[in-house]
Amino acid sequence: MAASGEPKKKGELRVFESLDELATELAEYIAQLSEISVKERGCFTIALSGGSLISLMGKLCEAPYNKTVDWTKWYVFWADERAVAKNHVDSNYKQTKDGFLSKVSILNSHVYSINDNVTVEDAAGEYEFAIRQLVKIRTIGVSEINDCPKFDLILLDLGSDGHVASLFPQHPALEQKDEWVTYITNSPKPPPERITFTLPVINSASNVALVASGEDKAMAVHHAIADGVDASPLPARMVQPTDGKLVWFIDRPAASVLDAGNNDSQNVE
Ligand SMILES: O=C(O)[C@H](O)[C@@H](O)[C@H](O)[C@H](O)COP(=O)(O)O
Repeated sequence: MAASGEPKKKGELRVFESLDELATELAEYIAQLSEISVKERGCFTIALSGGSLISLMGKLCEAPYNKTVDWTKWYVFWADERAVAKNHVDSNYKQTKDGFLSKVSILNSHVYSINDNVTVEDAAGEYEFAIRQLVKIRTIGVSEINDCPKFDLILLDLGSDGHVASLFPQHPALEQKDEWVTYITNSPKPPPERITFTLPVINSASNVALVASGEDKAMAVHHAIADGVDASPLPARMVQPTDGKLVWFIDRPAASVLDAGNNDSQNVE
């Protein structure tokens, strides 16, 4: 994690002229990572978020990916979830099921949704326990640096206040270093109760993709990426994979403040 004043590893920036182009490239990127992981490890572990992300993943349900991706090797998790019933309109699981899972042939037993029948605290504990079991048998890889789970891909969607997953600016959950999965009860974005991966888990992934679309994300993109910004507590800026690769998928409106500041918005490492 870059402290204030330290150079920030920006990751690779991919800026697209249209949302359609962004969605096409995102699908290609996910499909390629899936192929590599299945070849190397025999499976692909992916953690999703809520927001506009799932609709942007729609292209994966279409040709050629619906036929070429080895869906039976996918293991699906959530980097964050709202503590509501699974059939509630606010549920990230429901959104993912309706918009993605119901359209591809991922095995039900490989879909790790969050228990909606217990308190948010217990749900977070159970989710971490389930991940620990999968790390033990190496379905999920393990970071050699800190023993954290090493997901093949964590997909995050940027909030307009700079939050990622359910890690919000100035929230104590940002400081959580001991747990892999934590919970909050006072989310500034409704609903208030949520569970979320902690930063050490996000930063231990092999690949992290951060997606930002729309003009309302432009300032957050700027604060997350631009040089000379003293915004290190901004959650998105704290996404700095230690031994993995970060790629930003940004549409032109979301890149507008970055562009205006003359930051190089083309493939910056
Ligand atoms: O459960 C959630 O609320 C999400 O995981 C959250 O992190 C979301 O991805 C961002 O808030 C962006 O959401 P929008 O794309 O809807 O702005």
